[in-house]
Amino acid sequence: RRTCRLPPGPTGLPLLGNLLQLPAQFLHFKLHTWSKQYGPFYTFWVGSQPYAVISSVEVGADVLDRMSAVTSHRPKMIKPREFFFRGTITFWIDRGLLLRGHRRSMHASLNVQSTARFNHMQTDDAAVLTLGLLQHPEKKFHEHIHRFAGSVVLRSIYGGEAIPIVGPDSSKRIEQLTDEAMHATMPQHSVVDTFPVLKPLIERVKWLRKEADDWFEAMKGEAEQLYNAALPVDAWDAPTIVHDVNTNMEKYGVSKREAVFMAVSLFMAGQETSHTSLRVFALAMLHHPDVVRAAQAQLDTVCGERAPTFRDRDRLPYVEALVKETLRWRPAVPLSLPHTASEDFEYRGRVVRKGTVLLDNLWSQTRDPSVYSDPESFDPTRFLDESGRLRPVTPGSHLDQLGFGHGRRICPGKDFAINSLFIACAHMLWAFDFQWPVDEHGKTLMCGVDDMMDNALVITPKPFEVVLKPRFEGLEERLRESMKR
Ligand code: HEM
Repeated sequence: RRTCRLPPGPTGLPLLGNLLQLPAQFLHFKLHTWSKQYGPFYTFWVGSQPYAVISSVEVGADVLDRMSAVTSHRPKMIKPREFFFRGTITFWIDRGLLLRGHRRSMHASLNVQSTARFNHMQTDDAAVLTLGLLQHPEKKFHEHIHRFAGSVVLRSIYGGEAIPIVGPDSSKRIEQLTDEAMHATMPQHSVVDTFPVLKPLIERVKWLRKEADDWFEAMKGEAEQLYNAALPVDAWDAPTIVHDVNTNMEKYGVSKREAVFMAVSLFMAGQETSHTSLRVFALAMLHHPDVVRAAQAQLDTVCGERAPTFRDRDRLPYVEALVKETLRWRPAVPLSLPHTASEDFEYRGRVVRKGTVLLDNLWSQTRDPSVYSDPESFDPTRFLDESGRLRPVTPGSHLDQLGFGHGRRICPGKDFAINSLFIACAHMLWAFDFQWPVDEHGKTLMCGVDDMMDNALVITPKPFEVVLKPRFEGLEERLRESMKR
């Protein structure tokens, strides 16, 4: 009776459910294939745990936006929740007072108006990125964009100078720890979530908890160190996120300890996602020279031989649309982060039980044919009208930002991330022509549009090289000039 009221889905085995049908990697592809058979809202089971998969824009908006009061918890998984994150890291906290405190502090600094205070810093870092690409060809392309992605997020939270492309990187340790936690807490690496009866034993035996205990202590130490060394403002007098939360703790309802973890959560969530989106951008540019030419034509008209700035943004709708298309074409987190129903709810005549994991399949939604025509093609003009202006987005919908999830858990860093991508992409397109490298036998070394790596939640194009040809004489001087503004 319980199962028949859930939306129908693939048949599984007794006890195991659909476990053996699930691939260890690229789960979003399998779920996308099932959605073609079972529709935009279906259920599968892993043991006794139901998962409801949301595969169309309409169901996403209905279930995760409109019903977000009951669809915004995170899964009850034991290993991440109780052994690793322990109620500290934003993305694994259930909806409630603590999450409200985290999200209030984040929203205050990162809402669309407030995040504009970081535009100078982001422009400066985009110039550092472009200079680095010019001066350090010995470094791989992905090292440059990875540096940029971490540097802007780190500077907005804690202040300080741009992370150098050669030299010490104060974010390295926290990045390693994020990577470790993401891999260790995936369901396939969690024995305790497969056999929950083991939990009391793990709690009692220290060496069984060692990996998680060591991780937590290291992460706490790093987070505190970064927080305590944070500067009040950046080089353009914009208050850092830590400064803002320090001065408004009471208003946001967070303690110092919570603020320390809130701040580090931003870095953990913001770096790899932004880096991946920049990789997707470069991959798309290498496969679509026509798009590069259209963007450069607009940049040349608006900026000429000086580097782009945020003041040019209104006159660069094609570049803006190109960023939106990058986020749609290959969403960095194609299954988003899992939501969970905190109460039973009814939808389209079906009952979804409290505790059901809700998988927000952004991969399927960003190729929903009722919204995006010819979804596999990379086409920035889908976001533009006939006169080349950005199409207005229906209020309340976020069809141009689907890659950032839904409802009360929607990515709090989305406007900051879009700004970072806009200024970095505008700089690279303005400064360089993009080409594939050629090996000593004259063979072009390409990366296919589907050559991806599964990095736990984030799906990234495999590393590839790019040959960047400067488009102007004296590019270096022009960039240095732009950094003085
Ligand atoms: C292109 C870059 C980015 C993408 C594609 C992205 C995507 C996402 C997605 C899909 C989620 C899950 C939303 C949900 O559960 O419905 C999320 C959550 C989150 N993101 Fe982002 N993000 C990006 C950049 C950033 C940046 C730069 C920051 C910080 C400055 C950030 C901070 C967060 C945080 C803290 C959460 C957890 C929110 C919560 O659990 O309530 N993200 N992001």
